[in-house]
Amino acid sequence: MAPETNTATDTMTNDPILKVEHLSMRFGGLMAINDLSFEAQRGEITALIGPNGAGKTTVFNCVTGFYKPTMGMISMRQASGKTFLLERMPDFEITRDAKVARTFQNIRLFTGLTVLENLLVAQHNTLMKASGYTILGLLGLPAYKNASAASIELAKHWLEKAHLIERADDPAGDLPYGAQRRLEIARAMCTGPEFLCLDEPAAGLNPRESLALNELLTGIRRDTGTSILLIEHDMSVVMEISDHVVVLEYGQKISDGTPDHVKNDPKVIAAYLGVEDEEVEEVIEEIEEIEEGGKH
Ligand SMILES: Nc1ncnc2c1ncn2[C@@H]1O[C@H](COP(=O)(O)OP(=O)(O)OP(=O)(O)O)[C@@H](O)[C@H]1O
Repeated sequence: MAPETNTATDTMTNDPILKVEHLSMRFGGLMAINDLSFEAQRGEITALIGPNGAGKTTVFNCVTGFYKPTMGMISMRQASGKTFLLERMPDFEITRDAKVARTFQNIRLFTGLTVLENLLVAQHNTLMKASGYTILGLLGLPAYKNASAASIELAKHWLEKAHLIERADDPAGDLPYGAQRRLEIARAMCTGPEFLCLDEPAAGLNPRESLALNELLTGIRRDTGTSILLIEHDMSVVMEISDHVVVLEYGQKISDGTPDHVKNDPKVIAAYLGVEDEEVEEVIEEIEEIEEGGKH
């Protein structure tokens, strides 16, 4: 049985794994993120939503070290208490030391490698460390053999969780789209992350694939306690699995709370409908009238 990454935590306690404080990101004349603050709690699924161009990917890129913010602080506190100031770290250190794993909007698998090989490549660092970085180590050290066996066990564990074990020896590029998305998440889990960042994991999935994704993510939360931050357009995924939702519009936070809270927040409805706040009630009444009319 492969080791679980973290201990599940009580989601009722105030124990943020990520704190974003007064984050701003400017691209030339454009303020893509403007004085944004929010927290993601340990062991929870936090969703970042908002209309196109609201700044979601930019926040993600700041958290994962792909962009250096113009201003602000992004701190991550591991379960051990060790704290990292992510805005000061290069992306590879954020992955390696802070244990933040991410997936991208566009799937980035090694399509020519098998499904299993994709998960073994993800554990390359652990294996190389065990080899002592020598050819002799690769060939003979017991530490390497043990690490190699453990890597295969961990890969098999996540293939089972992602319902991909039957496809282990197939090229990753042959998998259907939804299965490739789950493979990316399984690969990220093989690195033993404390914080998993998913960029639109449900993009392009059919309803059956979305359901399989929901099951995989809620299983990760339940069984490993890994905290998850996701950007998502698919509201059925966001509302179904998130504990906490942060809504952005034009680089600023307009709502923050439970899925039920943000779903009924007039500011959020206005942002998605593209109307002014004060017009929301009017528009909702119009929609209700149209729906009523449709029933007769
Ligand atoms: N590297 C960049 N250079 C210049 N402008 C950028 C850059 N990255 C993002 N932007 C701009 O910043 C704003 C926020 O973009 P971002 O991609 O973060 O939004 P988003 O909410 O993720 O949008 P979508 O839902 O369409 O993916 C947009 O106006 C975008 O054009």
